[in-house]
Order: sequence, then C-alpha cells, then structure tokens
Amino acid sequence: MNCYDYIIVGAGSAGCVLARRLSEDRSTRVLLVEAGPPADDFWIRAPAGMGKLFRSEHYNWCFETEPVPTLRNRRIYWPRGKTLGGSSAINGMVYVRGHRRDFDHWRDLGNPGWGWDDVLPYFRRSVCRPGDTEKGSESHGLLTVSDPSVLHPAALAFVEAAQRTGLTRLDDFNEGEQEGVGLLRATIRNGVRQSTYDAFVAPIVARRPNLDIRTGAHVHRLLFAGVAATGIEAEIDGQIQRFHAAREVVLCAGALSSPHLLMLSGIGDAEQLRRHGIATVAHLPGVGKNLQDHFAVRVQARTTREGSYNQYLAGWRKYAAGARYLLTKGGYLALGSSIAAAFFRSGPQVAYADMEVSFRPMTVSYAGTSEAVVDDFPAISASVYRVRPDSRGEVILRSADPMQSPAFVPNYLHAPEDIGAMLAGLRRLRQILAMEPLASFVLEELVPGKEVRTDAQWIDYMEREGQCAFHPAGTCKMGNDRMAVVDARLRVQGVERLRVVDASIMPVVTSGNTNAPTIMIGEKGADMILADQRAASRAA
Ligand SMILES: Cc1cc2nc3c(=O)[nH]c(=O)nc-3n(C[C@H](O)[C@H](O)[C@H](O)COP(=O)(O)OP(=O)(O)OC[C@H]3O[C@@H](n4cnc5c(N)ncnc54)[C@H](O)[C@@H]3O)c2cc1C
Repeated sequence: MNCYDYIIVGAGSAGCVLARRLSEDRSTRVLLVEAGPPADDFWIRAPAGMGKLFRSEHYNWCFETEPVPTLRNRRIYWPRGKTLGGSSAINGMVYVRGHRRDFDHWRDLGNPGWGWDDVLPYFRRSVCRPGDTEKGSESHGLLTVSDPSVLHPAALAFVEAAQRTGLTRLDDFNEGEQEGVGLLRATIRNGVRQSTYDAFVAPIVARRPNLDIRTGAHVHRLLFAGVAATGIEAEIDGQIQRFHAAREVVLCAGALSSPHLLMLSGIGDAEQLRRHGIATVAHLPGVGKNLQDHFAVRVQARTTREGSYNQYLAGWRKYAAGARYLLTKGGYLALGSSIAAAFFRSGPQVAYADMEVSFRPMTVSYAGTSEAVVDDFPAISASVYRVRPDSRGEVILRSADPMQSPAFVPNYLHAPEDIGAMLAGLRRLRQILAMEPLASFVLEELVPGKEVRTDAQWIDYMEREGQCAFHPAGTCKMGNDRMAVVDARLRVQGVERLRVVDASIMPVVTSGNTNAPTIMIGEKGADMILADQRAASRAA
C-alpha cells in the first residue's frame, strides 16, 4: 500500500512524536519514512555509546561545513542522527527546555500560541519524571527525564564553586528560569538512552497496524499537484518509490535536511532554484536562511584522582565499568554527556542569561580514531557557548542531485557581539575553576593553558579550536515576515498540505540544548494538525 493520510519525513526528535500522535486514531494511515537504518544497537542504548556514534557513518550523516573564514578556514564537523530517533539517538541526552523569554519572544515575533505559557503544557505532556510526586503533571508522559545516576564529587564541586562566583543554585533548569547553576537532567530511563523512537514509537509499533515505518528510505523530493503537496519520492534499496498522502506531508528532517528537501522540491529562492534547473513551486527566499548554531569552546584541566572519573573508563577498569553497566545499568556508562551546567549573562546589558557552561568530570580524545577514547589521566572538561548568538548562517543548495548534501555556512563568530560574549564566558569559567571546592581538585589547566590570558590569545584559541555544540536551528523559520517559511501553525507559506515540524522552525534558537524544545514542537505540531483536520471534517 503506498497511500496514506499523513506522511512524516524523518524519524527524529520531532518525527517520532508526530508518528505516535497522528496514528492514535486507528482509522488514520500514517507513514514514517527514515533514511537511516533501525536503531538496534547496544551503543545507542548505552548512554556512554555517544562517543562510538559520534563519527559512525552507519547512524550519522557526518556532515561538514564549508570552510569557515572566521575560524581560519577550518571545516567544522556536524554530526546528525541517521536512524530511528534521529539525532535523539546519538545526542548527549541533556534535557533543557530553554528560558521562558525565548518562547515569549517567538510569540512576539508574530507567532500566536508559542509563548511560554502556551508551550509549557506541551513540554509537560511528553515528560515522565520517575519518583516525582510533587509535579503530578510530569509523571505520566512517555519520555523519561532523570537525574544523573552517579553524583560525582567534582560535579557537586562545580556547582558549589559557581555559586561562590555569584550564581544561584537551581534544582531544575526546566521551569522557565535558567539563570544559575545546577545538575542537569537527561533523557535516560533506568540507565538506558531514551531516544524519541524508544519513548514514543517502540512501545506501540506492534499494536498500530495503521502506522507504517520505512527505514533505509532516502526521500529525494516532495510531490505536488499544483501547489498542493501530494506525496514523496524516496529511494529504497536503489529503487525510486512514490508514496501518496491524502491529507498532508509533514517534513521532520531536521534543520539541515528540511530546507534541503524543500529546495529540491521547488520551494525556496526562485533564482537559486532556477540555477539548478529546479522548477519553482513557491518562491520563499527564507528557506535555508536564518541558520543559528551554538559555537562551543572547551577548557580542560588535569585533576587529582578524586576530581575525575576518567580512570574508571580507561585501561582495564573500563571492562569493570562495562560489566557493572551490563549487570546494573548503572555507573559511569549510564551518564549523559554533561552532568552540570551554569547559565549566566555575558554582561550587565544582557536581559537574561545568554551563556551556558556545561561541565563533565571526564575528558575524551579522538587521537586519529573515529571513536572517542577516554583519556588515561584524571581530567575535567567544560564547554562554553553563547546560547543566543547574533551570527546567522545558511544552508545553500549545491546541486539538484538529492544525494549531494547542500553547503552549510555557519558564519560562527561573524558578529562581534558573539566574540565579546564568548570572552566573558570563558573568563567566568576560569573564575569557577579557581574557586573552592573545585579548585582543590584542579592541578593544572591543560587546554588552552594558563598562558592564554589576553583577549587576542583567547580569540586565537577560539578560532583554532572552537567546535559546534550540535544545535543547528532556524532554517525554515516560523513567522509572518518576508523571510518566514512556515506560519504559526507550521504550514509552509504559499503551498498547501505541507508543514515543517522540527528544529528548523525556531525563529530564534532557544537558550540551551535543543532536543527538549524540538520534542515540544513535535507535540504542538501534532495537536495543530489534528485540530485542523477536525475543523476541515466539520466544514466538509
Ligand atoms: C552529537 C549530538 C549531540 C547532541 N546533544 C544534545 C543534548 O545533549 N541535548 C539536547 O537537547 N540536544 C542535543 N543535540 C541536539 C538535538 O539532538 C537536536 O536538536 C534534535 O534532535 C533535532 O531534532 P529534529 O527532529 O529537528 O532532527 P533530527 O532528530 O536530526 O531528525 C531528522 C531525521 O530526519 C532524517 N532524514 C533527514 N533527511 C532525510 C531524507 N532525505 N529522507 C529520509 N529521512 C531523512 C534523519 O536521518 C533523522 O533521523 C545533539 C545533537 C547531536 C548531533
């Protein structure tokens, strides 16, 4: 059967939420299409497997940016999940919703229904917090969000040290106020990663004959009758196949691939499409523009043995940690990528926290291998990034060939304000590292090293070593201006029966990690699709 009511392109953070919600009515036929393979792998389930998946060509698109002029023409590596669960199957599992003002700002940009008070119920609907009796409304969701399984003394020391620099201790970053320091929660259930596929789709897949899932199906383009989306064309086992959608096509291919698929299908800047011989269905110059990402700079320090858990994951001890994990699903292999975080302002003129420092009592290296290897000496690591960067990049179509990835132009540090904020953030991190009780663990700063002190030295270090924090967003932005791609109901402007529902619709990237807000977008998008369908049925 190649005819469905809804076709969802991309089984990632948002796509899996939609697959669950849209197929709840058993008379609705839903197809979920994913380019990658099934996610049946121990290293996807084990949180520490993130290091193995980071450069896995099997589960990861392994994108690279164009050379970045502001970063000495380096190409920056951009991992993206390519399996059931999408990037939520390979990510660091940190769960941070963002600041209430992020969403109020989205609303004020011309997107009614997207303020904090509007979106909070959608965040809550997804989440289950084991043992959380106080927040009754967060104990019945499908996605488990848990506290770290091991409270390492260095993580606690980081929190205390940051408090001594003037930050407030927060027990939860997810209630709309973020400024402060605390331990991070993660999408981990009993020591096992919770991708959105695990949380939303796996439990029902055998019981929903009306939900079809096609893996290994690389969508090449969307099909149109006039300006109405009618289906998709996908390559499966080397064959081109067509699938038809009676109601809607929902694009959930993520901030790098959703704009690409729109352009391949004739939706984008008409002049750019013409250059590649693609007939225009809708001239939308904003497709691929407004790319925002978090640019991260690392500081690492050698510590005393008690200051790090590297020694438990390096050498022969890693086998003991592996055995412990297999037996109990606990220990250091059950931790997310970062254990604690601090959010603060880069300067007094900033309205609310624009800097994030994420902290981990461990370090890894990629010395010539494709996998992260835990260092065999005790050390800690922290990354600093500006969560609301001013710099904007873009995704540019390079070819009409769907198998050729577009050009990714991130423009990191293009805006001078981003450089100034990063300098303030890195200095604040140094201050935290020098504060007790963390200072007692720290023996020596390894990276960049204490000789880096002046602005010029820090900028040099950022340019040479800065990396992405894996949070691209905004490339099909929601709004009502000339550069908007979708409206506030996530419908693609100028065409019919087509929506984008993923991280690309964020008009401004959220002040934190992007998985939780993308899942919220999936929940809210599903509600809007179902409500519009009900209204259309009543009107018919
Ligand atoms: C290494 C890494 C670490 C991260 N760590 C964190 C973290 O700790 N916390 C956090 O909050 N966020 C983190 N993120 C970011 C977060 O995971 C993403 O913002 C979020 O998953 C984006 O969801 P999405 O639905 O927009 O896209 P994705 O989850 O990327 O889903 C897109 C899906 O579409 C599929 N697809 C794309 N093109 C096609 C096509 N042509 N045909 C068929 N299928 C297609 C992809 O294979 C993929 O499965 C991390 C991301 C990465 C890569």
